[in-house]
Amino acid sequence: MLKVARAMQFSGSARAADENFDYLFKIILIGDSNVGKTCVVQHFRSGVYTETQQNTIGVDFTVRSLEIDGKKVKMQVWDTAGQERFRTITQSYYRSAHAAIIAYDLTRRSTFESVPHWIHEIEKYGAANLIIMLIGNKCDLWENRHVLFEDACTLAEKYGLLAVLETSAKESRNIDEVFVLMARELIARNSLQLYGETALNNLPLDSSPVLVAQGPTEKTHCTC
Ligand SMILES: Nc1nc2c(ncn2[C@@H]2O[C@H](COP(=O)(O)OP(=O)(O)OP(=O)(O)O)[C@@H](O)[C@H]2O)c(=O)[nH]1
Ligand SMILES: [Mg+2]
Repeated sequence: MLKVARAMQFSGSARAADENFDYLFKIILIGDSNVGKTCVVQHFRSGVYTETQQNTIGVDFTVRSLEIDGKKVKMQVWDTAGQERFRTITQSYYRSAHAAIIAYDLTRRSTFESVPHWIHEIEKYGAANLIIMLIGNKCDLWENRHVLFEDACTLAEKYGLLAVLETSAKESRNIDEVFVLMARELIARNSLQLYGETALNNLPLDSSPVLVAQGPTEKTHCTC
């Protein structure tokens, strides 16, 4: 049953809490400071938006279970600090992630222009062929938009990203969709991988699953 757990690292307490699932995926959330990463994760976990946030220090950890096609999928989300001074800490978390979500603030062009830098970080510090999704947060502020959705799609195509979604933690737009889409893609790739448990059983405990299948690269459009 525990298809991915064998290939992931746990702290002792996380292991105890995560006994009951079919899949466990670790997602790293990165992007410039103040784009809303923590608000997105908090909304995903609790459905609540909290206006005032402290800047994240280092990395925060959240877990939520999803039910997808009758399977229990645990999503471990690592919410990283966007501030430059924490970069060496956050870089150490890329290695064991199964997928990455890069967030930008669609009202601040500079945060979108940083996206290639974040992709480069993933290429440098993450596992090969990590699934990457792009989210343009704060789409409730559409009147102050400085990044066109079309520009984000062009960038996503250029770098072979899974999808682009525009989100709003404040107005509950597309938050669950981001994680469900990512979970479905990870399940699809794992189902195609290495013909089942045998190969997974042979992986060392601290390595990430090897995802050998190329998945679809459909784009999901914002409903904003
Ligand atoms: N209008 C609007 N504001 C948002 C949204 N999401 C986050 N914010 C605001 O953006 C600011 C930054 O949010 P955080 O979630 O702390 O940003 P972060 O990306 O985690 O920042 P770091 O932890 O420094 O990397 C806060 O004032 C939030 O209230 C959103 O969807 N819409
Ligand atoms: Mg944060």
